[in-house]
Amino acid sequence: MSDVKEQQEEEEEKDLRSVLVTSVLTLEKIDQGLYRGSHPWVPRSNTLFGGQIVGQALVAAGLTVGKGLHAHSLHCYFVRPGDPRVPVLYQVDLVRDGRSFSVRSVRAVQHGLAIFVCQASFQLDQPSPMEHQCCMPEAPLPESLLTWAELIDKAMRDPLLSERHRLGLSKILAKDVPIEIRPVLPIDYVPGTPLEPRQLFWVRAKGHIGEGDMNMHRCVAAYISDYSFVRTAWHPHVRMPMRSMASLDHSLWFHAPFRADEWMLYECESPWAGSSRGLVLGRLWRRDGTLAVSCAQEGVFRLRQKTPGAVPASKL
Ligand SMILES: CCC(=O)SCCNC(=O)CCNC(=O)[C@H](O)C(C)(C)COP(=O)(O)OP(=O)(O)OC[C@H]1O[C@@H](n2cnc3c(N)ncnc32)[C@H](O)[C@@H]1OP(=O)(O)O
Repeated sequence: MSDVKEQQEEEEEKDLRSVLVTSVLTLEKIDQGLYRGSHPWVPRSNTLFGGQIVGQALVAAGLTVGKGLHAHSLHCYFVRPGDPRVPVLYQVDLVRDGRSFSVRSVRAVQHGLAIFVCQASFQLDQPSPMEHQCCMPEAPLPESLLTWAELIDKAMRDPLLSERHRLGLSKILAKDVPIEIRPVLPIDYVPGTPLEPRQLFWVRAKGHIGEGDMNMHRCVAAYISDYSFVRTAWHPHVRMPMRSMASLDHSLWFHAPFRADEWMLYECESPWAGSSRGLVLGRLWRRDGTLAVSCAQEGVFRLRQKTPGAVPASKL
C-alpha cells in the first residue's frame, strides 16, 4: 500500500475514533501519580462539565493500578466549580494495593485548590456463581427512535413555539457534545412543561472506541453518566425560577463489561428532592438486558426567590 493511502486510512480511522478517547480522556503525565487534563468541550454554564472531571479522575486512578484490575466503584464530591480557562491537575494517592482490590484517592486541583475529590476502587476479575440482577425496563430499540437533535429540530418547526423557546432550542442544537442520545420518554424541549422525575434514553459515545481497554469504556461511561442526570430531579419543578443547579456528588458501581460506543439504555429516576437538594438514581443497561452500571448523584438547586412549598410530583 502506498504511503499516501496508508496515511489517508490512518487519518480516516482517527476521524472515526471517539473524541472522548483521543482527547477528552487522554491525560498528560507530569510526574509519578500526577496528570494534567484539558477540556475540549465546555457547557454553557462556563464551568467544567462534572462528567469530564469524573472521567478524567478515573483515567488518572486507572493509570496507577496493575494490569488486570478494573474499576468497580467510585465516589466523588464536586467541591468548587471548575475553571475552563486552565487545565486540571489530578493528584493520585495510592491508598492500598491488596491481593484482590486496589484503592486510589484522586484530588483534582486548579489554582492550587481542590475542585473535586474522589475515591476509586479496582478489582481483579473474580467470577462467582452468586449472581442476580433486576430487570431492564421495556423500551423501543434505539434504531426506531429520533435523535435528540431530530426531536429538537421537529419541535422548532412548530409554528406555535415562542421565539424565546426557539432561541433556547437552537443553542441546545449548537452544542457539540461528544455523545449521542435517543430519548425514549418525552424530553423537556418546551421549557416550563413539568415532567415526571424520570428520564429514559439510549446513549453512546460518538465515534469508535473499540474492543481494547475495558477501563477506558468505564471512564467514558463515567463521562456519559453525568450528562443531563441531575436535571431529572428538576423535571417536576421547572416552573420554579431556578438560579443555579450543580451536582454535589457522584457515585458509580460497574457491574458487567460493556462497550460505551454501543447503545446503552440510561434509566434515571429522582426519588426525592428537598432542602435545596435533589437525589437522582440511575442505571445503564446493555441492550441485551445486562445491568452494566448503577449511578447515584445529589445536586444543589437554588431558586431565584422564595416560592411557596414545592408541589408534589403526583399533583402535577
Ligand atoms: C451537569 C451538572 C454538572 O456537571 S455541574 C458541574 C459539577 N459540579 C460543580 O461544579 C459544583 C462545584 N461545587 C460548588 O460550586 C460548591 O461546592 C457548591 C455546590 C456551590 C456549594 O458551595 P457552598 O458551600 O454554598 O459554597 P459558597 O459559599 O462558595 O457559595 C457558592 C455560591 O452559592 C451561593 N450560596 C451559598 N449558600 C447559599 C444559600 N443558602 N442560598 C443562596 N445562595 C447561596 C453563594 O452566594 C455563592 O454564589 P456566587 O457564586 O457568589 O453567585
